[in-house]
Amino acid sequence: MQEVILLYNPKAGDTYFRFELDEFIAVFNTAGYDTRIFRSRAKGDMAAYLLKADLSNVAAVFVAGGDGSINEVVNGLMNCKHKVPLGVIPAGTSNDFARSLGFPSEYEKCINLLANMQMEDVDVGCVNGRYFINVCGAGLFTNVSQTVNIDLKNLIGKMAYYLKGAGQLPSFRPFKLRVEANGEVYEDNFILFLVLNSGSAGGFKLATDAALDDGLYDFVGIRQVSLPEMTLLLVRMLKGEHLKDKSVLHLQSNHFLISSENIQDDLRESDVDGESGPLLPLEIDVKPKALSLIVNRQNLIVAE
Ligand SMILES: Nc1ncnc2c1ncn2[C@@H]1O[C@H](COP(=O)(O)OP(=O)(O)OP(=O)(O)O)[C@@H](O)[C@H]1O
Repeated sequence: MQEVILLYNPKAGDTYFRFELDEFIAVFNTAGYDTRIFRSRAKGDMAAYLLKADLSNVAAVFVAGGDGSINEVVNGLMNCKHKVPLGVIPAGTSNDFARSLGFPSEYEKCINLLANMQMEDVDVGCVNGRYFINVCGAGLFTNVSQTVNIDLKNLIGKMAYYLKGAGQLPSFRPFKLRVEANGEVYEDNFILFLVLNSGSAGGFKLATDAALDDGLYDFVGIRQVSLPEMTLLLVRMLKGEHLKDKSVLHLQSNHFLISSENIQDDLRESDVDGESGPLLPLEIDVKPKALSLIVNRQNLIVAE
């Protein structure tokens, strides 16, 4: 019998996924697989487990957690010699990436859809040598998920992110950014930027025409704007029309060089899939279709 591996982060989201382990084993057993389970004890455990595990008889690896856990497992899998497909169960707080795949948040439905084992090859980003699957960015609000207290997040969920984000506003200063992509150089004052695969971050669909398998990532940068301009931008964002706004720089490329001379020290560290990432300057490459992902084909956003 082939095996599947289930890695779960017991501290992710509301921590309730642990009550679904029996359901997962039963569904995959019916589908013809034995399940190997790994419970992480600390950050880094899941990637370390994958690097040591025998994956020769493994049909797929599943991770139950949020974007940070997915990032860890993507890095583990990208560094393994066996190419094994990945499935994600949205058991985190924000679940930006899992939601972009169209899986339902009810665990039972999600597990049953995953057991269909429908697969697509998707792009993976690499920033200064570290892989990311959904988003890399810096500036206002971008490091909120990594700096929030884990117990507060477990207790009040996404509200903890909003509170932390509001706390950044008083001391925030816009910064000059230099972006090189597609042979062009762009320089201006920004408040934040994100480089996206699925197009979604923080619960917003920011890059409306992004696809997971087009070999391109979307750069979305928000320029320094006045408060009234910001209000207009938020309205356009809710309507999905913000990419045409003059306060937004939108680029698509497979390679970006991003630097800033005057970004404040506490924002110089990038955020990578909700975790702390490398310091600016950043060199971002897209590895086209480098990972096989288990998808819900009806809801998947892929290139035409
Ligand atoms: N057993 C553990 N105890 C504490 N932290 C862990 C454990 N296992 C993994 N981690 C780390 O917990 C952090 C947060 O996990 P994760 O991002 O999966 O959940 P989340 O923050 O609730 O969800 P989201 O990122 O979608 O908002 C990650 O850095 C992950 O590596």
